[in-house]
Amino acid sequence: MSRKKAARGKGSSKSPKASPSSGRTAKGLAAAAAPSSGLVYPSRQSISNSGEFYDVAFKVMLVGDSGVGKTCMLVRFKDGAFLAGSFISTVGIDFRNKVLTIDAVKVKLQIWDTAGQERFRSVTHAYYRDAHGMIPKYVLLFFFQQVWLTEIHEYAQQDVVVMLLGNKADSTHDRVVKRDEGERLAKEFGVPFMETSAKSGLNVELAFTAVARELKHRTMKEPDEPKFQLQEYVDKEMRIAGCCQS
Ligand SMILES: Nc1nc2c(ncn2[C@@H]2O[C@H](COP(=O)(O)OP(=O)(O)OP(=O)(O)O)[C@@H](O)[C@H]2O)c(=O)[nH]1
Repeated sequence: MSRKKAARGKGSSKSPKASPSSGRTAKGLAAAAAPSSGLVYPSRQSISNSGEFYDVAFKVMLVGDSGVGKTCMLVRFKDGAFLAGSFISTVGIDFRNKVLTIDAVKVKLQIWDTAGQERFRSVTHAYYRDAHGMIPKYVLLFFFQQVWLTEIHEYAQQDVVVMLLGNKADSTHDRVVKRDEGERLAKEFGVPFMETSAKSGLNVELAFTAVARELKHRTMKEPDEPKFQLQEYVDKEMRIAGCCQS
């Protein structure tokens, strides 16, 4: 399968377009359709386009600078594959669905992959307000721009679930941003943090599962049930997997 096909979301309604100014072929992402008015929470099971049943659905957005690995993260999570080779930048926005089973509840994540390039910023901002979860990513090879966390505060809903990811953790020799710098930034903004690698698969499943758990918990929590602690869950799972050493 070509990379373009692999990157294209099943939910896409339009064909990929060439990137006019970069000269690169566009990743197979559709030009933006109008943002929906938010997802519904069905009282009985619903069925997704791919024929999978689900109980509850959430919209999660991947945001961050161009090249940090948003599309690769989504493809790794959805298909278990890594898009190696030449970098093809995303045009506009697109989504892919994945249904997870969390405590016997079928949780559908509609994951939106946004373009990191500055010229698409106004398009992606329009989608922020409908998002239930936001995953800002940076790459460990460059200094992270705090602008993404600031933007989320500015454009997304106040109670949106945010998780900060530092990607390309496999590139140990080229690393510029230390783990504790990511942790400090996440602490400053009061959001959970973890390092990931779309290439090796490190923490990719965990990042999405943790966000799905938090969203499901918020929606279906019993009145006397304690609050789900997202960072504690992530830390515990990383300890169990033995994957928190660099
Ligand atoms: N070593 C390494 N390379 C990665 C990783 N994730 C992505 N890449 C590479 O980084 C480049 C950019 O990845 P993309 O997923 O296309 O980046 P993006 O954030 O979607 O970029 P835009 O679409 O422009 O916003 C590609 O060449 C990938 O192969 C990773 O975890 N490790």
